[in-house]
Amino acid sequence: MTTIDARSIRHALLTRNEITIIDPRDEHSFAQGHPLFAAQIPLERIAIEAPTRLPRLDALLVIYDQGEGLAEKAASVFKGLGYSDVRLLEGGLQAWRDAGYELFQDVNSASKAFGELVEQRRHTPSLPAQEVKALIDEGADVVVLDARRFDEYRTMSIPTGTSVPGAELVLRAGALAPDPQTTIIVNCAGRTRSIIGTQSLINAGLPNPVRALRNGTIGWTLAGQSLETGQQRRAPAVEGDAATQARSRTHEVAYRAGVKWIDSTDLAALAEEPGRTLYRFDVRLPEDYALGHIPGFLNAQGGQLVQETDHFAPVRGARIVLADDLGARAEMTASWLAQMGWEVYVLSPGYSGELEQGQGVAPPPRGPEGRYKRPYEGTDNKTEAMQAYLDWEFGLIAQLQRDATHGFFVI
Ligand SMILES: O=S(=O)([O-])[S-]
Repeated sequence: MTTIDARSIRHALLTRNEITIIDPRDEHSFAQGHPLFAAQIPLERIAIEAPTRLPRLDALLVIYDQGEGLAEKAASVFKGLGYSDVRLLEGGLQAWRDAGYELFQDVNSASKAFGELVEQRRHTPSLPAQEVKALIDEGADVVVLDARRFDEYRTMSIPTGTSVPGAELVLRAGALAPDPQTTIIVNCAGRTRSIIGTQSLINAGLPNPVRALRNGTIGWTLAGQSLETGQQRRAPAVEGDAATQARSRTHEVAYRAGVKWIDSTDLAALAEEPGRTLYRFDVRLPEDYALGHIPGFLNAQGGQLVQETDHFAPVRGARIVLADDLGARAEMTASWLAQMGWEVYVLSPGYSGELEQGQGVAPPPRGPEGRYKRPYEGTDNKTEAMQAYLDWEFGLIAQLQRDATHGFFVI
């Protein structure tokens, strides 16, 4: 089996050449330590997930394990599927460590580290859980917007909160806080999505005061405050003038981040280009996607695409094209991906071809086997696990600096 050494992998990351680093162990093992841009695809899921996550058969795939013998097996599966440039990391994960390179814990580490960098560079304003509770209790002029997926919000949420998944915030916040005096508080489970959501509204120039709920539902729980469960409040859909106004705000932000706009002809040309991976994502909510989407575009709601970029786009250095009939969601999502070092395009609204209906070709969800138990999910987490998770997040900025392959910038 062909091999590649740790230094050459690092070189590809630094020079932005396409490379995919695959960890075929289970998610729990992956979460104990992995290179920043590694993507976890467990051995038994390769055949199911590879066609959507790794669309180019001649892309360079590097596989490693920790001596369990999984990497060789995974390489054979990829070869059997038709992937032609499959290599093993010489010496496995230990060689990465021995070279003095960083290992990151948890999952979606690159996105979470990026969120920390955004907060540090932009001084994203936040309020502690006790202060937010006091504001709610005294009936102050505040709205709480939950930037997570709707199913996460339904599981547990901040009292009075309304579900507005991340990429919908700029579009829909105005409908929930039409008075510019109203303070908007953005929450998630921990830190990343509230930082990105808060900073999205600030970057877009919303006139309201905007604050993140510091440390999300974890911070709320650690403060001894109770969460609601089973809530169904969703922000209303937005169209017409409000959508146009949102787009004028996001267009400027995306431009500043270096996003490019293309039409269908440009898109066809990009898709034809040999030797480059092209991801196409429709960033709207799953229910909007199902009603009609452009053929070839997979659904990745924008907030989650920024949050779980390693899942949706494991090929580091690939190109990404985003679609959204109203534009604002794609542009805000693209602005973040560009800052995370991706070559990202927005398909200009106005597509006039046939649309497809349904959920597209997404792989069926994974089962519970080998799953890493996230300390920010569900209602049964231990205090120490939640605090340890927050402490880990605070350390990510120093890790990014030591690793130095990220190529992130913050506008
Ligand atoms: O974005 S998050 O902190 O809820 S994982």
